[in-house]
Amino acid sequence: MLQNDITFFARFEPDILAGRKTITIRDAAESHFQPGQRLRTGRYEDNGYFCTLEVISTTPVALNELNDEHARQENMTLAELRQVIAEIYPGLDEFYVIAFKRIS
Ligand SMILES: CC(=O)Nc1ccn([C@@H]2O[C@H](CO)[C@@H](O)[C@H]2O)c(=O)n1
Repeated sequence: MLQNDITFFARFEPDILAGRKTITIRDAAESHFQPGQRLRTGRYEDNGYFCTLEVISTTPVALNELNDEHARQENMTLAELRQVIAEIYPGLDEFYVIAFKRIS
């Protein structure tokens, strides 16, 4: 079976499919994605494939640099985004913004 290149929590699948979520913010372990790369994209919970994304850019960002534009691209408020990141990555300060578009 073909492996996925990136996974998202299943609750974000509708926003990604609808184009409402156009970035993800990850730690160094997932900072290797390059512009133009096509990512088979699945759900974290069951690894089920749900779309293919093309990477636009991968950009380092510190926690205190997150702003309303990042939140808008996540379809969240900035307070919600900070909360989500604190839950997924407790104590971490250095992140990478992976911007993407859905191609299939
Ligand atoms: C295993 C693992 O780390 N999975 C992740 C990590 C992050 N994210 C989302 O990226 C944005 C910023 O972190 C938020 O929308 C997060 O929910 C995700 O869906 N799945």
